Amino acid sequence: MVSGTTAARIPGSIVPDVSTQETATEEREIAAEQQVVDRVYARLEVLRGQARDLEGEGYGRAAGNSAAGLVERDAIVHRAATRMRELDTEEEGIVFGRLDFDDGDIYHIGRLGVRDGIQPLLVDWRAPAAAPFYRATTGDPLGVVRRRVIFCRGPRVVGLDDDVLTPEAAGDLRVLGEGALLASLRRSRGPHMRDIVTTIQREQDEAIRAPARGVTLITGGPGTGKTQVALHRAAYLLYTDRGRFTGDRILVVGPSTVFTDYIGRVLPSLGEDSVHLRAIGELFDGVTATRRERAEVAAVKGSERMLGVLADLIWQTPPSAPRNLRLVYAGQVLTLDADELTAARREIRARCEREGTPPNSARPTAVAVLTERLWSRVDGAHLDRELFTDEAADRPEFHRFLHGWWPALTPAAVLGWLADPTIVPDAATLAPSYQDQAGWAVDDVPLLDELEGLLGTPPPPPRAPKPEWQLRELTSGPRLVDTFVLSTGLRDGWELYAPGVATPIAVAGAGIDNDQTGLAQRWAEAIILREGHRVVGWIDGYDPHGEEGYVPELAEPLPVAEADDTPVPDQYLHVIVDEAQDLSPMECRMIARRAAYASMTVVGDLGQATHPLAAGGWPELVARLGKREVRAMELRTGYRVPQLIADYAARALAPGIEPTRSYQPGGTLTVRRVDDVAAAARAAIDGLETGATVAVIAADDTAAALDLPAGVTVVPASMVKGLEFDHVIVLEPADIVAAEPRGLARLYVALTRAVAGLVVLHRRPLPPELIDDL
Ligand SMILES: Nc1ncnc2c1ncn2[C@@H]1O[C@H](COP(=O)(O)OP(=O)(O)OP(=O)(O)O)[C@@H](O)[C@H]1O
Repeated sequence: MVSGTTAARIPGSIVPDVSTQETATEEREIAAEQQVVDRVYARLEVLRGQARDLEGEGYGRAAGNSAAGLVERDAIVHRAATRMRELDTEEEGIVFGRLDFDDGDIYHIGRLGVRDGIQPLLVDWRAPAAAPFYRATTGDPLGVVRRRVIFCRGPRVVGLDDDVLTPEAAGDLRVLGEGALLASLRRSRGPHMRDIVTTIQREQDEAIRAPARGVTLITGGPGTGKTQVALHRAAYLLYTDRGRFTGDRILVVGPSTVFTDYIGRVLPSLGEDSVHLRAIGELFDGVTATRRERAEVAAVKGSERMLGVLADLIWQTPPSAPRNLRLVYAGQVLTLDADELTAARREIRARCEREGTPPNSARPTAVAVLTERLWSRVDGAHLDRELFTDEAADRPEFHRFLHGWWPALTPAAVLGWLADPTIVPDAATLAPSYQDQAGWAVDDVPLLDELEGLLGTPPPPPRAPKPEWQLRELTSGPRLVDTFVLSTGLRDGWELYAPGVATPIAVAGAGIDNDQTGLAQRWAEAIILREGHRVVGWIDGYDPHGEEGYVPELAEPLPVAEADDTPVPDQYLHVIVDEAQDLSPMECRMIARRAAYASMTVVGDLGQATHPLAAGGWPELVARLGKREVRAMELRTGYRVPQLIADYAARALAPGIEPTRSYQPGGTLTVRRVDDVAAAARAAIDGLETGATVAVIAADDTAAALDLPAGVTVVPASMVKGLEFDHVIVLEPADIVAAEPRGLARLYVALTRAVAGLVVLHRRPLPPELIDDL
């Protein structure tokens, strides 16, 4: 790094010993930047005032209570609220950067864009014009001669840090804005993750600004900023296509509620609050699951074999169902006993499965089968069969029976049957996990979600019906389309799909660039004409992989139904999955249902995979998510764990995975054999500086029983994924390893959580992988 004459004067930054003259220059520069910041604040005040006035005007429109006035009011108030939200970004560091170009242009970069009339005062960090702030290097300056980071405390400029990018400047830049980056990395971690908008690094910026289309895979070791990139990417996508993505159309999925709570402030601090942030255990409406099953049970519940179990379960007799049906008709007592009812149920299931009717829509079939069987009992040469059927089905006793024997089923009720040996005699591994437990486990959530689709329309209380695309077939992945679709893929370029055909009927290859939509449409029109249809226009739609495409409007509509491209209310258009390496096949299916028509960002690190059914590689995982092509990006530099700790943790890293090179300076590492680990942990905590975040990480069973001072966070090893603390104390690594089949990977995760200091305390021998010549 080359520090310019205006080196930062902020605590923790590298500050060269500057002369008096340099100090005077710096003060002048700070004063100049202060003027810019003042103008931005003043302008923001004006804009906020205008938004408030607009809101007032909106309410005024409804004064006469006319329908038109009310509609207008809502529109104006909504517009005003949107504007207010846009202006309501984090106050600290609204202006944080400046770019000086070789042609004399100067831009100030900030958390949001601010104009004064037509003149830009501040460029939003996500605008294309701001990209050089994160990408320019001495080798590739992109026209930039100086990049400046501006440090503010509230509205006051307190320091500057310059990178000079002229050819005369010596050396190449290792990182962008080194002083600012170091200052940020050295800051003590709080209970919540902070955004990194000032110090995003080049490779991170490339991942953040990757196109929305298709699947973007972002990999990297612990602390390389994957989560940060994922969140900043959500903010970037909103900025680039607000109309499309606003209103909860982006879903971010994290591994646990502790994690989503930890990262929950990043997007609001970037001025974005319209992203759905959910832990895996919260994806099914009405359930918040936090408990994770032990590996043996997780391996059963997460497996696709559960599909067969569930498909069977939904047709079982409910535990509270009456054992026989008795009806008196025309003086005759008609009965169906338990065996006959079992046979009737089998027949109902067979008929429904043939017709694709789910259990919750199967009552009419149940009535038909039962009345047929009752009729066969009637001595009825003189009776009318149709009349019998109508009358029998109308009897209160028949209604009562049906209510208990074929009730409307909820996913929760049906999943609970797994604990009932009279219903599922061979599900012995699962039964204990449904008995005496406090609520659902995270591993149950995909099963509940699957059941909702299998059971069909849920019973009252009435809910909005699930859109058809969520009730799709049991397998995720490519579907047949009902119409022609023109879509572009990363590898093969433009492709044309035809109704009912799983693979493209034509591929344009290198002949037509990805961005030549008009040309591609003319190409497709010619092929569709050969198929006997004339195209009169194009509308937006989706290809069989759920990615955006163009659907032709045909002169003569196709004999099959055209794809319904009207947006359904809860359809996500982009799904970001963090810690994706750990998704079980069933979790993938749950996410795939939500991403059926969405582009995706998949984020993870195979070295941290701990789920017993974790995919062996990224292509397998992406296929489980029902997607195909991937734009892969790798983050190579770590910003959390100091090198000293990273090297130690790498001993627990699975072979074949490259350890991360760390940029975090300093760090301390202590590994100690002790007689009493809890007492040693208490002593280690006593010695730490106040204000720092500290976590004690232990195997789940040990963590539950630990007696530590109030205020110390004890994190079970299974919950620590994605989190970080200034100081981490890992207890009894051998217990963490022994607790599960992928215990060593779990230990690797635990060892890579510390920003400043790692203490490892053990009484039992260390796992052999950790023993070295330390
Ligand atoms: N460019 C950056 N500037 C400042 N801090 C950064 C930068 N990139 C990452 N960090 C910090 O490094 C830490 C690790 O980031 P993050 O949690 O996103 O990494 P990760 O790759 O998701 O880690 P893990 O795989 O362990 O969950 C965070 O404190 C984050 O703020």
